[in-house]
Order: sequence, then C-alpha cells, then structure tokens
Amino acid sequence: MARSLDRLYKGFRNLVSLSAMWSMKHPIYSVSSRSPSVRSMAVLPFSFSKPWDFSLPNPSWGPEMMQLYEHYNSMCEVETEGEEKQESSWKRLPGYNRLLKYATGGVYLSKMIQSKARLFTRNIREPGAGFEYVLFVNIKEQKCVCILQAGHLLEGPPGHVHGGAIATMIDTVTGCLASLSGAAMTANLNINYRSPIPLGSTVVMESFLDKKEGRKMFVSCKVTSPDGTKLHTEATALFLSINLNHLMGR
Ligand SMILES: CCCCCCCC/C=C\CCCCCCCC(=O)SCCNC(=O)CCNC(=O)[C@H](O)C(C)(C)COP(=O)(O)OP(=O)(O)OC[C@H]1O[C@@H](n2cnc3c(N)ncnc32)[C@H](O)[C@@H]1OP(=O)(O)O
Repeated sequence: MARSLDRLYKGFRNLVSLSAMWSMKHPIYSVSSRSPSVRSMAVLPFSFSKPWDFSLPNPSWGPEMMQLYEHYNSMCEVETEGEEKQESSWKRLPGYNRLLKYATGGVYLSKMIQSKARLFTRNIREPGAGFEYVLFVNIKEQKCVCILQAGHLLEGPPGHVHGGAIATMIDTVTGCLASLSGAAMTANLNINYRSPIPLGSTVVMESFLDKKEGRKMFVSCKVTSPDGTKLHTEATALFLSINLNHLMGR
C-alpha cells in the first residue's frame, strides 16, 4: 500500500495532464471498470467499459455551464505562437468517483468500506441532481477554476444551495490547487457567504495560491455568477502538505 501511494505521488505532479486514457494505464487513479458498484451507477446510457469521467459534458448541463466549459476547454488546446506550437498552461482535470482506486487506511478500513467509498462530490447518481462540475488548472499562474452547476438535491434555504455544499466545493477547488505539487489537507477554511446561489444555477469558482511558507499554502477562492457581476461567496483556506503516511495513521 505505502509503495503504491509513493508511486502515486511521484506521479502526482503530472496529475493535471491526466486523461481518461492515462488513467486506464494507471488504474490506481480510477475505479475498477469491473467493479459491480461502478456499473450500478449507470443511469445514462454511459459505457462503463472505461472509468467514467464526470467532468465531461452530459445532457443535464445547461447553456451557461456548456458555454463556460467550452470557453475554458478551448484554452486547454495547443497554443500557436507564430509557427511554433506550445502546450497550453490550462488543463482540464478529469473527474472520477474516487481520487484513489485504493484509498489509504487499508489497515483499518474494512474491504467493504474500501470497495464502497466514493468521492463526496461525485456520488449522486442522477445527472444534474447534485454537483455537476469541471475543474481547470493553470499551473503557470497557480490558479484553479471550477465551473459548477448546483443541482436540486443541494438545497439549503428554499430554492438555494446549502452552505455546506458550497463549502464542500470550495474545499474541493482550493484543495485541488493546493495538491498540484503533492498531497495536502485542509487545516483551516474561512467562508463569507455574500449572496445566495439559486438551485440549478451555474457559478464560477476561482482559486489562487496567495502564499506558500514551507508546508503551508494560503489559498483564496471567489464564487461569482458566470458574468462575474455577482459575488456569491469568498473564502480563504490554509492547506498543509502532508506525507501520505499521515493518512495511514502512522
Ligand atoms: C489528501 C490527498 C488529496 C489529494 C487530492 C488531489 C487531487 C486533486 C483533485 C481534486 C480535488 C478534490 C480534493 C478534495 C480535497 C479535500 C480536502 C479535505 O477536505 S482534507 C479533509 C479535512 N481536513 C482534515 O481532516 C485535516 C485534519 N487535520 C490534520 O490532519 C492536521 O491537523 C494537519 C495535517 C492539517 C496538520 O497537522 P501536522 O501535524 O501535519 O502539522 P502541525 O504540526 O499541526 O502544524 C504545522 C504548522 O501549521 C500550523 N497549523 C496547523 N493547523 C492550523 C490551523 N488550523 N490554523 C492555522 N495554523 C495551523 C501549525 O501552527 C504549524 O505552524 P508552524 O510550523 O508552527 O508555524
């Protein structure tokens, strides 16, 4: 287990260049395609012959979500400067329903929990009902952008998104940024809720690395309407880079 985790995090820096294909070659990142629990997640005519990438468009995505996806996705394409082709510094992160195929803690987690564990933000079966999101990262600028369409199962105040669901997504976006160069965990998360997010709406979440001091990463996040005119939420977070043994109770 420890060896496979070491291997995983040696390759962690390359996370952003993962593709579904890459994941199939390195299945530790993804859920086994043979797992019956994965097949049971099918509600759309998706093929589960390979790990399902939840950050690709599905029919539940509305026009705003699609427009923003296409905008950022086009920035991920190869840039041409004169005659020269350059790799873009923007990458779309694929999204599977587990971060690791075999989570840490094998020593004390039962096989049943191991096989059933799913990423909190990717465990609602009905497309469009929960967290529909896609993450884009810009390594050069140390920036992460998430396009989120919040589904009807995320209700808090009537007709609006639950503050805990917003916090979950902020933790995900800031955590993604903090983890670009290796595993990191949230030590502190401060959130100011400025205006409610209507259920079903699409928002843009932008996260920046403000400062790095040794193991500490200070990250900020802003949640706005797609045109940027309405500020919904602001947050700051402290992440600490960790040795993976930390998650294994050692
Ligand atoms: C994990 C791998 C993820 C990889 C993902 C990559 C894929 C990306 C793709 C998609 C993204 C989706 C990702 C989802 C992400 C979700 C993230 C979470 O939700 S994490 C769960 C919630 N967090 C916890 O459960 C932590 C519980 N706490 C701890 O385990 C420890 O407290 C920890 C690791 C945070 C720190 O423990 P210590 O023992 O390593 O470090 P000490 O010695 O306590 O502190 C070091 C320094 O930090 C300061 N510090 C620690 N906690 C602080 C705090 N809360 N506020 C201020 N300072 C703090 C201390 O004062 C100290 O500072 P001085 O060195 O003396 O200057």
